[in-house]
Amino acid sequence: MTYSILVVDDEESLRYTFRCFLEHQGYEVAIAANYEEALAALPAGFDLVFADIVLGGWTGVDLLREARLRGFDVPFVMVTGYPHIDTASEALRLGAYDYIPKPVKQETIVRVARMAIRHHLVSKEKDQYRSNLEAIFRSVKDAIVTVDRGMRLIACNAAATTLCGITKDRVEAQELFCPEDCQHQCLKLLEETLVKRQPIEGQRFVCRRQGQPDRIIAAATSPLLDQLEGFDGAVLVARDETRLDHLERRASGRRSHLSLVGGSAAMQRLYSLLEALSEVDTTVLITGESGTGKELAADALHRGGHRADKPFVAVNCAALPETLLESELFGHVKGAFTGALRDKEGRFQKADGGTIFLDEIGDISPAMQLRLLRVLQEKVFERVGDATPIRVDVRIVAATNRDLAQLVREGRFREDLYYRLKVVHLELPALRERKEDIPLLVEHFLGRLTARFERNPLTISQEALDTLMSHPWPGNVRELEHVLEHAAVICRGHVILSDHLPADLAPAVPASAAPRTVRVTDEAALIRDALVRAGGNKTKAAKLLGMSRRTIYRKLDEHGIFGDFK
Ligand SMILES: Nc1ncnc2c1ncn2[C@@H]1O[C@H](COP(=O)(O)OP(=O)(O)OP(=O)(O)O)[C@@H](O)[C@H]1O
Repeated sequence: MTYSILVVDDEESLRYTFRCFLEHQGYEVAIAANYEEALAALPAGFDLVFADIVLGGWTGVDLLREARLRGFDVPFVMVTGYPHIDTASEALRLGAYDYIPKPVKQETIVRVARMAIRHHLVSKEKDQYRSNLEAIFRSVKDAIVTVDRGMRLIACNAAATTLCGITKDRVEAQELFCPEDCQHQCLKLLEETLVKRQPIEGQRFVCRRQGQPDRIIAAATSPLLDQLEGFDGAVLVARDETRLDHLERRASGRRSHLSLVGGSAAMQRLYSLLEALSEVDTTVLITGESGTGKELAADALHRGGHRADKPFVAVNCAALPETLLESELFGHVKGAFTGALRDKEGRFQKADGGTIFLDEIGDISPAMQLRLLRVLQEKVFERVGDATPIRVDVRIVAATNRDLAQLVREGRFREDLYYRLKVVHLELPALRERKEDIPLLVEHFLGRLTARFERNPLTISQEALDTLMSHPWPGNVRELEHVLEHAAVICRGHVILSDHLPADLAPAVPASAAPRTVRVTDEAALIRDALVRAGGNKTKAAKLLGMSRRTIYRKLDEHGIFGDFK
């Protein structure tokens, strides 16, 4: 390939010398006698410019500056006499490749021309390579974050902003990579890589960032190597595998659905129903004992459907007195009552476009029942102290641990509202009815506790697990969660033992000692106890046990429990 060179000099003899030496080496040479001619020639495109520092009223540095301003990316070599050596070094600062002193020598001209052209080609190639890399960095869907040896952010791509919430200004400020609101798994991987200077291959974990849905993340880290200094930091590549995880679990009998954990048949049925109901706007009534996960189920309905990116607003209807509940739900205008100092938006308005979860619906007053009925029928309400109707698009999910049908029979709950609410009814199973889920729930909660207390992974001994398996769990999953938290606080090592469990949990009989007998005996004892507490009334006992009437009759039969029970 032939390279072309522009020689700019106001001395004809020098122009001639350059031309001879360079043409002899196979370069194409163009000549300019002054600043203006040089500027006029530049658009033809050259691989190198030799410019004299002194060019009539102008200088070679002026030419370089103007060439850069006009966007000509061509290397410059300045030619200078001794008195102008300072100007030459200024030219270097402006980006000139080199300068050669007068009188010029053939071998210097030829050597500098060859090196300047080669250097320019290599750096262009590097720029191209870098911009390709940057384009890839920007466009990949995986989050990429680099940190220096002190864990300060060096760079991140757009996907990292979305996935990890790392903003550009944090990178510019070289902040520490410390996502306070997630559970630090990424942080740990990076720290390990910085310490061991070894890559860590794909780890999967749940990422919990405040105000964000939980995500399943697959992450890997590698040391960053700098050619000059060697080890220079670490890079994290993280991928959102929530959907993949979801599909995998679905294909293999699911162990969880969004925040709900459990692989039992009852939970599989629940997951399928939740998925089917997520896509429609039907009002859903969720019942089940306290702590069975009614709020999590409502949340799953919301997050699994098209309203997921809109608000999910939960209201505990039993927590507020009637007047406050009314203004909380529907809002009020300034002066509507003493203390109403300004207008207030109600929860229904806050939930517009999303879902409102009305917990403990069985506890609301008759007046509130009537108002709610109207919202359900017409999707319209008025703020307290204002007659203007407000229309909202809100999906209503209600929950109760009370027997609403019984309340209707007793005249304490409006029948029309009951039927409006229970367009679809989801009954959450009590934990004692799905004890096979206990090991999975234990694993889930221990994982969360490990992350929360930032300690090494906790496990549980078989004996302690047996104890948990034989407990009747009147407080359901919430009780199990609290028991494990208690145990995690007391346990100093990595393994939770029976001794770490609260004293009021039933002592276990080792699983190896005829587990069937253990389970059956436990259940029979439980039923007898409930019957005694219910004064022999089977319906009441069934209620105490969280069983249906049909179930208790079947179980009485199975265990051969007869006697003076109604
Ligand atoms: N299937 C589950 N998987 C994981 N955690 C669960 C599950 N069910 C319940 N929990 C946990 O148990 C606790 C109680 O759950 P939640 O508040 O949803 O129950 P609830 O039925 O609405 O209770 P309440 O009737 O007392 O309001 C929460 O901390 C929740 O995270």
